[in-house]
Amino acid sequence: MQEERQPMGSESLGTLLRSWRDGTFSEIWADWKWIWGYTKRYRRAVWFYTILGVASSTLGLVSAVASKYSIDIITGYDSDRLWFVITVMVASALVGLLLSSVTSRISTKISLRVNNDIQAEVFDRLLGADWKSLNDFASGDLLSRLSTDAGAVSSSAIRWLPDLVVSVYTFIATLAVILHYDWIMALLALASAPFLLLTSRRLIRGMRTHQQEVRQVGSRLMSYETETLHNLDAIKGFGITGRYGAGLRQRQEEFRRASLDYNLFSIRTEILMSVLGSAVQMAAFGYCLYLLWSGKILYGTMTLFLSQGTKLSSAFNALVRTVPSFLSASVSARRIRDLFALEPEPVLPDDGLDRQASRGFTVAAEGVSYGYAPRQLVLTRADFRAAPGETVALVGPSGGGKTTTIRLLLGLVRPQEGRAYLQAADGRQVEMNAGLRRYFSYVPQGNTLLSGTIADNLRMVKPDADDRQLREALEAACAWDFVSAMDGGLNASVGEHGHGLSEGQAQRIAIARALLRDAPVLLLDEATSALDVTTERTILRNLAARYPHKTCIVTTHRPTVISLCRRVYQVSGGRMELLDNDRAQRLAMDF
Ligand SMILES: Nc1ncnc2c1ncn2[C@@H]1O[C@H](COP(=O)(O)OP(=O)(O)OP(=O)(O)O)[C@@H](O)[C@H]1O
Repeated sequence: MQEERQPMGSESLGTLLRSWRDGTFSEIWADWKWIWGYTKRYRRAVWFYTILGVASSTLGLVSAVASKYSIDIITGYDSDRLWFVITVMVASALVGLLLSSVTSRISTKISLRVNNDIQAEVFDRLLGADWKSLNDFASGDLLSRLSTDAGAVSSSAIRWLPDLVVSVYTFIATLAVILHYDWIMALLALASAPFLLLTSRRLIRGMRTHQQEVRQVGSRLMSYETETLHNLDAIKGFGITGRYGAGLRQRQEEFRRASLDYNLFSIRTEILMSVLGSAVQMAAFGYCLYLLWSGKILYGTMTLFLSQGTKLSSAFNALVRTVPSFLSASVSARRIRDLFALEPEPVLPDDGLDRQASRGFTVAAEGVSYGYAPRQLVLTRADFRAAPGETVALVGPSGGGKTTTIRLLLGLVRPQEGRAYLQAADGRQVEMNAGLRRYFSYVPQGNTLLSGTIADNLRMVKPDADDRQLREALEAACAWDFVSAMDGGLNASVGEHGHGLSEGQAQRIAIARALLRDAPVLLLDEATSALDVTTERTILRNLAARYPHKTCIVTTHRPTVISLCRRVYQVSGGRMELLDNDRAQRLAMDF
């Protein structure tokens, strides 16, 4: 069968388009579509910025033409129009200066605003993102995207299009001025264009690959620094700071190598452009001398050609230079889009549930199965129930699935089978979701205090709490004695992660914070693990006596806690088992 032949011209155009439409370019296209959509709200400012740029470029041209006339006037001894021409020259230069200063000020203002907006929006997305998808990112990587990538997008998003428009305009206007005086000269100025068109695809792809590599290695470096600083005590404790110093240097070396590779690629590209530009300029200069020698142009026109030739090549360079910033913005946009694409936590409607809050809530799971990885279930068809006024324990070996159960009850992760729900006193049931967390007070494992005063840490969950309420919560958590003895009392400062407090003191403040929130459900995940037995018992008794209607769920390895609980669930080997009284007592004795 004979293939249908396309006309020659459209076939080569088709091949060209196909070769441009490979993965790289469709990615760049998608990234820029996103940037374009994102910056819609700043469009008016961008146009204003563009108009200022075009005006300042026009004034530059006016000044150049005026200087041509002034030279022609002087060399021709025609002094009548000299003052007019000089006035135009000086005025256009001054107004041009003013415009470029205003443009710089405006662009800085807009790009700062865009940067803040992107950072704030990404930050909000991170806070509202689904727990599991957020867990795929290292904190250093997130920080790098928040700072470096947001900065690259914000500066390019605002400047790139105006810069492109101004460069294209300057290029065309300058070319038009030259064309007005001599078309061969204009043609010479364009001599490098076909070569650039042919090489552009390779250059663009190379540049994008290098930029992606530099960003990824930069992110890895930042993740390493963040994690090391986060775990400094452990690293020092093992006496392995030297190894971590070496680790940093190794990652720095990777970053240095990636950056230098990119730099080499840029230098090669620059050399290529400069050689090309110089060849074109020399040809133009030679042709200019020929025109002057043959008496076809005057000195003024020659000055105009030379100055505009330089301007043309710098406009052309500016045009070429928009490519790396265009690509850099697209690489950063992709990394930010990854964060925008994070699945948000679902919030389900729970009309009128607030009216039931004073009567407490039952927390329940029925036939729940869950695993972090496919075919590796941590829980299989688990049942669980904790009613208002009950303290229920989750026990089991380390890695058994206690914290995972808490995550399911908080709606941080969702069951792959079965359901976890909150049941109000009127019998209404609402599946666990982010919206229900207002009914929970949660004390997670580990130190969760933030830098600031003790009062700041407590008011984090109830900003309008007065000092009396803070004191009551601290008393219930057996923390008031040591807080009142601290210099500054409630206003004593603590560092990041409760630096300046003992582990047990930090735990007691975290419990006080949960109590201050006064939510119907209290979740304590190993929240008393660092306390002595007497203090632990006192706190649990305080809870039962002062908050008799709360639903309280604790995960623990301690017998002290088990003996105070209404029910005990053992989570182990993927199963959740409700222990009868005897087994619970035996378990408490076995510890
Ligand atoms: N973020 C996570 N991603 C993947 N797997 C996880 C994650 N968190 C926990 N797991 C896995 O789930 C299982 C249960 O962990 P979980 O933290 O629920 O145990 P636990 O009973 O609370 O342990 P511990 O008493 O040591 O706190 C473990 O095998 C663990 O490896």
